[in-house]
Amino acid sequence: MSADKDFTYAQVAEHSTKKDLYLVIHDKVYNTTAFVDEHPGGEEVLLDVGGQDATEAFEDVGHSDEAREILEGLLIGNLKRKEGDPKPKLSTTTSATTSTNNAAGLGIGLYAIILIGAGLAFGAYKYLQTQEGKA
Ligand code: HEM
Repeated sequence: MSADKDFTYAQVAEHSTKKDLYLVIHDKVYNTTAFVDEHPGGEEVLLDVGGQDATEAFEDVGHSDEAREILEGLLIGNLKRKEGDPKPKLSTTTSATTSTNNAAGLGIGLYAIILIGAGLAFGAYKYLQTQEGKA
């Protein structure tokens, strides 16, 4: 079986039944039709992600090296991503971006508080100076 064929996401999506099941994991295309009955995690989970990007589902389980070897044997080609296709799914990247954004937001908030505090302190200092002049 040749493993250097290119598939578009739409082509992979056509193979989503138990009798004809392709999966995308890390932008590689796997034909899992023969394996679906043997999967220790059950056929249901494979059918759920049939014809789709299963990278996140596969990695979340923390599959063994043996599982990755089986995967190599099912390889049929590479995914050719086109404009508008779903992005590669990896939970770690998304959560990292979110926390960076939060940190940046907090940074600006803190900066504003420091500026306002400095302004108030300066105002109080000036006010006290004028009071001293009067005395
Ligand atoms: C073609 C892709 C896949 C292959 C070759 C594969 C292979 C395996 C193998 C060999 C095991 C036994 C434990 C291990 O060696 O890690 C396993 C367990 C498991 N797999 Fe997969 N798997 C695939 C895709 C998936 C996907 C997409 C899911 C989605 C959630 C999934 C869910 C599970 C679960 C939950 C178990 C644990 C079963 C248990 O311990 O009772 N697998 N898989």
